[in-house]
Amino acid sequence: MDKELVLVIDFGGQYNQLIARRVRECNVYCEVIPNSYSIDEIKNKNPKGIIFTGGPSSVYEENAPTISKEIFELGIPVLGICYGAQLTAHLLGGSVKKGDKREYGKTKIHYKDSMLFYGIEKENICWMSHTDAIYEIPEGFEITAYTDDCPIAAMENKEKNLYAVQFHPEVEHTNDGFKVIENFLVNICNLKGTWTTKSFIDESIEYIRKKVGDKKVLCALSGGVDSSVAAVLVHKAIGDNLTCMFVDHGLLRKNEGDEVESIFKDTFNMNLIRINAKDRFLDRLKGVVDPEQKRKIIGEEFIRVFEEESKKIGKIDYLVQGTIYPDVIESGGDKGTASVIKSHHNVGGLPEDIDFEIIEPLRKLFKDEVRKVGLELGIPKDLIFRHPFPGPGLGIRVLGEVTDEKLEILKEADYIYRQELKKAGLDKEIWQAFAVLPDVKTVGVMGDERTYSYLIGLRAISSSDGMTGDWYRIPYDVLEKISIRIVNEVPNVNRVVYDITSKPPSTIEWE
Ligand SMILES: Nc1ncnc2c1ncn2[C@@H]1O[C@H](COP(=O)(O)OP(=O)(O)OP(=O)(O)O)[C@@H](O)[C@H]1O
Ligand SMILES: O=c1[nH]c(=O)c2[nH+]cn([C@@H]3O[C@H](COP(=O)(O)O)[C@@H](O)[C@H]3O)c2[nH]1
Ligand SMILES: NC(=O)CC[C@H](N)C(=O)O
Ligand SMILES: [Mg+2]
Repeated sequence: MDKELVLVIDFGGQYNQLIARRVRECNVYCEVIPNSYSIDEIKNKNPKGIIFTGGPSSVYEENAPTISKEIFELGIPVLGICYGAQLTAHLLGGSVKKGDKREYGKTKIHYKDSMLFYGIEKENICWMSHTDAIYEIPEGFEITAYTDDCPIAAMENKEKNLYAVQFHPEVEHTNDGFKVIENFLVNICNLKGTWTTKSFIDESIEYIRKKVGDKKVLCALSGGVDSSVAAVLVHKAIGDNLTCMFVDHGLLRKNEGDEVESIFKDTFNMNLIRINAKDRFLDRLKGVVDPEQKRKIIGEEFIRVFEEESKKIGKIDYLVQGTIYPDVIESGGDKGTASVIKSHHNVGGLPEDIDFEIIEPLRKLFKDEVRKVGLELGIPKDLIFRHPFPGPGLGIRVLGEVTDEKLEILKEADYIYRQELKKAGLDKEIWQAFAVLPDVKTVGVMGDERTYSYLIGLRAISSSDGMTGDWYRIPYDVLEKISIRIVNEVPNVNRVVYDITSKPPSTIEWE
């Protein structure tokens, strides 16, 4: 099938994922790939358009990320953004130097006639973030936009379909920025935008049927959004050849094991096996304090449980996981070039020797896209809009060594916290909320007596995809109620703190 694909080539920019999202919002499928891909690898993917991202380097420095000049000769339209624009100029014989003035933030811009700026006000506002600038354009190009401090804010070679913008069309602060991207896709790449939730579902079902045939498949089911959507999708494709396995590793929230089991049995008509494996997980975590090591142990133990338990139900060839795009990106990306933020248990935390071939139908989707697929598949809203819960569970929310005692404390505190958010009607507005138990004790006074007990950290995040996020402003009176209840009701806790850092620079989970 001649699928419409756009490749976003990563030069290390902060907004790369945003570019990908904007393209997908135009119903065009796109993937972010590292700049280390060879021209042949790129050609093999048969993209209909290419976008170069921004990046922190300067093109004239030694070892600055680059790409072969051949990319401009493939006959595929290219849009360079910021660093990507400068790289286009640099590679094709223009010049790039450090600018006299850096431009940062909202900037007035003047657009000239161009297919890229079709239907957009000429006098406009864009968002800039650069120190370097294009000083001379390459042969065959013309200047198509300027600002007070940047005479070459956009350039193009119409004949060769090469376009470059110094500003960032992908961020909301650029008025009509999304329109610039749409113009590139529609007017320049001639794309129709046929990638929809429905087409994704149809293609996935076809792919899974073809791949699996009549072999047996196991689905790692957590009861969370991603694996539930993955399970329903695979079930649609292969029916009862699918068995779902839910592992209770003892690191679940209060009552969660029973809840997942009953929701799943009541809602779906699928085979479900629950495995209680608390002891083996806690045994392996004994004495382990390093977060990455904890993640890897949990990731491996999951697989070992699946291997052992699946033998009891016959020969299983495939394992379905609800891995999504951010899991892959944060674990270092598909080619391992991005930096490893943390090893998600289901990606970077996987052992190397696995008895199954892994199928991950949602591997390229962002969370909000997964939710749309879930709704289209008819999964109840309550499940689709559940807060995400990481596979390693409380194992990475009890900071440092995981013990039974600490797990019990955290479960109670987390339960109270989420209960109060629900009562205040905030749970649906917040993207994800949870408590953590740092490995710290502090001094307090209760009933006139000194205490030396644990503290609880509270986290609440607003986000759309978990890639970035801001801390949610919970009203003080709600926080107060939560704090009083936790300290009064949870033994061995004498202090509650609220996490007021966004992502970045923090991550959502503390480990
Ligand atoms: N307790 C579990 N039992 C079986 N599989 C699990 C368990 N926890 C996680 N997994 C597997 O790991 C994958 C990744 O977990 P993750 O928490 O990111 O997704 P999810 O639980 O499906 O959705 P959500 O992000 O909404 O919690 C899951 O999709 C699932 O395949
Ligand atoms: O299944 C998962 N396995 C993991 O190992 C894992 N680590 C983080 N998360 C979840 O991913 C989102 C982003 O989290 P971070 O900002 O902490 O990386 C948040 O929603 C986190 O809860 C995980 N999910
Ligand atoms: N945001 C960017 O892509 C910056 C590109 C380049 N490093 C500059 O400062 O101009
Ligand atoms: Mg989960």
